[in-house]
Amino acid sequence: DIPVVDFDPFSDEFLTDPYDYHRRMRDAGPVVHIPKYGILAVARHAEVHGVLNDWQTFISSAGVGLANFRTEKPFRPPSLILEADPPQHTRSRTVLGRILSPRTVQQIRPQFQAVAEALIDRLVEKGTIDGVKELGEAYPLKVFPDAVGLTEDGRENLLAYGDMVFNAFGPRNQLLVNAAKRVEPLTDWIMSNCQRRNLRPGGFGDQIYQAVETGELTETEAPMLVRSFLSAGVDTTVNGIGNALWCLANHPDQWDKLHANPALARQAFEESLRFEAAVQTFFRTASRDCELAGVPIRSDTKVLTFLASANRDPRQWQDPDVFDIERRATGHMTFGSGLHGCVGQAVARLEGELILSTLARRVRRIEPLGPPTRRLNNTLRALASLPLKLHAA
Ligand code: HEM
Ligand SMILES: CC(C)Cc1ccc(C(=O)O)cc1
Repeated sequence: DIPVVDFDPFSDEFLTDPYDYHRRMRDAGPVVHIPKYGILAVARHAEVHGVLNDWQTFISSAGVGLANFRTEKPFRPPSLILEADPPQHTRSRTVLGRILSPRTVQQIRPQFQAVAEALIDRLVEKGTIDGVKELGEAYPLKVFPDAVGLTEDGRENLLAYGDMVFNAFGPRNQLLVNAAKRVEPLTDWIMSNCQRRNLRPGGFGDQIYQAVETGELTETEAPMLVRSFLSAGVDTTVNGIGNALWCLANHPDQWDKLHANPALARQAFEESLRFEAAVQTFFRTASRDCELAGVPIRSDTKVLTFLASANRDPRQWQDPDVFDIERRATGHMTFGSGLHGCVGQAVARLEGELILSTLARRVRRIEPLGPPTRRLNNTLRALASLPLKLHAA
């Protein structure tokens, strides 16, 4: 019957260095049982892809975390897109998909580029920096809330809020308890910044309210979807960029390739998303008794998908544990896949590409100045600090 794995995927030990645990799960079988939480898990690319692309069997409306919304109160009112199935999901997705479209990305590119150049010019001048605080966090915290239409003050609240949102997909362990305590005094700030009167006319947030005028959304749905932007749009790219810097600092030969050809920036960002996935896991819930890879699954079972493990599955990738910016990394699971695949991925890719291409042109070498410190999170792979020396080109 189903192979059992006896470790805790939300323990500090696992979160600090997950890769050998991933390999053990992949080798144990296509579906494994984690008795610690009474869940099933998939760690191979084929099954992760399969679960995420069968949204009728493996649903999102019971929550995409460990908590089953059918049997327990959600941590916060459920998202109308992430924690929804069709038809509710379809309306939300149509509106957000239009706002975050490739055409929109072309419109915001010059502004995102200008911010990247001004920021990196200052950091090259400075020389010694913290790649997380001064680049990985600073850049998304400037460009994305600007695009959404948020006021300048209090934006650092989005980091604490994101940390809580991503911890809340895991169990109520110490990581979630601490994050929830930090966020308690910020919830009013978050919700008031989802109101139309506090959003710049024409920004991404205001565009959600414009969909109320066209009858696609109701008055009450609009602020909830702005909340989705604030939840998903910052802490994800913060770690996408932070992890990319870490990969390139640790692989100077790959940095040299990028410095010699900044046009590789987009591909280098994609490979870092595969190799060091900012979003490591999340759940689905079986909507009925079903089977996956020949394994029987009872209705209401929580299935944990290990995106970061699928990204290093030797059944899918050649030399998966090699960081190679010339690899075509399409097919990685870091943006998910299928119906709920990341609706913000074009914006995320733009941010990553602009940071890496601007660095590639202005910096000859990124030198690690000592070990990074990790920010443990139930869902995110995140650094708390990354001391670097930027050597000007
Ligand atoms: C490196 C950056 C990012 C990563 C790794 C990432 C990852 C993901 C993943 C894995 C999903 C699928 C969740 C699921 O299937 O349950 C997702 C969905 C989503 N992402 Fe992203 N994301 C990133 C950036 C963004 C940005 C910048 C936004 C902008 C608002 C965003 C907004 C969303 C939303 C609203 C969803 C829900 C889509 C749906 O359920 O249909 N994400 N993201
Ligand atoms: C990786 C995903 C789980 C990121 C994410 C978080 C939150 C929302 C929301 O709608 O609140 C949407 C997407």
